[in-house]
Amino acid sequence: MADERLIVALDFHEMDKVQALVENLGDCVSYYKVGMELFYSVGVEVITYLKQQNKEVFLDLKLHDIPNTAARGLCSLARLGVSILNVHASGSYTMMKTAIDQLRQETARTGIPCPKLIAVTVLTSIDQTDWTAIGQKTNIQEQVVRLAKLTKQAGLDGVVASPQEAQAIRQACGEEFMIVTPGVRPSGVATNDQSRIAVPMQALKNGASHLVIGRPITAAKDPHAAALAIIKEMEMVR
Ligand SMILES: O=C(O)c1cc(=O)[nH]c(=O)n1[C@@H]1O[C@H](COP(=O)(O)O)[C@@H](O)[C@H]1O
Repeated sequence: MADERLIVALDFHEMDKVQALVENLGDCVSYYKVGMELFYSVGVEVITYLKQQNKEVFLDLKLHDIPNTAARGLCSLARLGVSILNVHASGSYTMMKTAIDQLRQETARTGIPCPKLIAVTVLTSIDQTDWTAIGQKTNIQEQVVRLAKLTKQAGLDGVVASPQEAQAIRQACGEEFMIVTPGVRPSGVATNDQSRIAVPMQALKNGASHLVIGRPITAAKDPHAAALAIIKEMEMVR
């Protein structure tokens, strides 16, 4: 049966690949993430399809713009009836506050359920070398925790961060805060372009509320078996 803490990233650009994977995974996955590649290729059709299959959807478009533009963009996306939307926390406290306030007002006005809004802290692909090269002086974890606190102050539901920072975020932001961690790799599986990673069990022990996992499942020879093995590991931490 599905573990509602697992979100499978559908990073494809063809609808038939999505359908084949969702059919293959069946009841063992209840939550999917639709990102830029899929949404820019297929559009709203994929959201409609996943909802028809009774799946929850995290629409990951990582908005990063001036407050009004980001907020209005999110209000448009909320009409799709997805469960989670996201922005970049580095877009500022003001952007996040404007976004969540307008999203709540607009969904209350129209009667659409308000999606959870979470903020990306520091991308899990970024390592210390990338971090220094863009002029950052703090260490990555300090910056992640700083952005997580700002996200909470702005009134959002949680953050996206690496499993390596989950424990520090949990301590700083409390039990109710969503901590969604990509950068999860079962032992022995290719890391690809991810840098700050952990195995599923460690991510949960560190305090992650949800794990976003793509290629370890979608690129596996047997995606169903790969998902089941991950779920089995996850079930050891409750
Ligand atoms: O917002 C995200 O979902 C995200 C943030 C982040 O910091 N790192 C990250 O990998 N992601 C997404 O999580 C997914 C990870 O996929 P895999 O690396 O294939 O497991 C991709 O769809 C990324 O776009």
